[in-house]
Amino acid sequence: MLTVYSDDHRLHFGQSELVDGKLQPCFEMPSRADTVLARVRHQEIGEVIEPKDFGLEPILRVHDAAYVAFLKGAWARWAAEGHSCDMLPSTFPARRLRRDGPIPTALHGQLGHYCFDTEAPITAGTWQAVYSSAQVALTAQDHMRQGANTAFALCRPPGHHAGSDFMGGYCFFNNAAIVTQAFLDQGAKRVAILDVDYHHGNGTQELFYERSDVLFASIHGDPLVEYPYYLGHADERGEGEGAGFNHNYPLPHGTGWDGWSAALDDACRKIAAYAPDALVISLGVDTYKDDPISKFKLDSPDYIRMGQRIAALGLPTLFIMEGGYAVEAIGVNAVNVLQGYEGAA
Ligand SMILES: NCCCCCC(=O)NO
Ligand SMILES: [Zn+2]
Repeated sequence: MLTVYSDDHRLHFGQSELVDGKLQPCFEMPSRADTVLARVRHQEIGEVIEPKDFGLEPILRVHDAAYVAFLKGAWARWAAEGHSCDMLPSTFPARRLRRDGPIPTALHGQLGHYCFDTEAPITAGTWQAVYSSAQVALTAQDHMRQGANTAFALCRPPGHHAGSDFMGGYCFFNNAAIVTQAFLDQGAKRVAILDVDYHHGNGTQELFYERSDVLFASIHGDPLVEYPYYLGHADERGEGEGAGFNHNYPLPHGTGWDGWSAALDDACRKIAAYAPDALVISLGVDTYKDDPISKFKLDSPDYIRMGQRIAALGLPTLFIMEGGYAVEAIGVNAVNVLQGYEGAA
């Protein structure tokens, strides 16, 4: 299996994450990608290549142009105001404020407009890192356009919380959505996205919620008790054209393989019935029992089983790296999925 990776991810390393009222170093750190890359190489799963540059067009097929322009220019404006620390929002358009009113001209006003939480710090190198993360995903997708049946996009920063015009949850560009749209633009009639990250892929859901050419299935911590809290319930089934093409599997804290795999089996049945031309996996491994910010109980051998179950669908499958913060185990767990998929584990 080909892996696509860019060293540009190092350009993004937030220094400040607000956790329980205190600023601390970010869980979403460069060593995450380094550890996965080291495991990919150690297990010799296949060639590792750098991304090609497909430009902004495929990104703009998913993300709002004003949002992209804001992201691209944000740091220069922040630095021009004399700041050197991470750029973090503090005011958001909550209920009954004008969410679709005039976008503020002030930097802080725009930052709050384009964020849904304080968990997407913008730093000097963030633009380049998120741009390259999307190119990593697009290069893996292009490898499949050329005939490969699978590929691994070692994306960092992750993307599944990012919507058309908002960032949050460590995410800026929705890499899984960008490659899904690329498959469709290249002639695919239907694409399924299976999000196995511990957290609901609210951004991905939002992007395809009213469409029937993308089926979205997400297995995640119940939003009643888990981030992102405000989307991810089982009754969110899609709207309009998209009704019936969105499947959420919220699960309780403490869920282990038995409960988790029952949801996976049901999601796979729905994906099989949908008969997509391609399957995109939002591969977060923060479902791991020792993950510092999550509360499921999967163990490393379970990720092999996960890959095997996904392989049983017999679909062209593109793996996109999302979350996972137990850095000592992220490499084994992510590559276990890939090796389980390939039958090599
Ligand atoms: N308290 C913020 C939690 C952000 C979750 C990031 C993630 O792993 N999403 O999949
Ligand atoms: Zn996650």
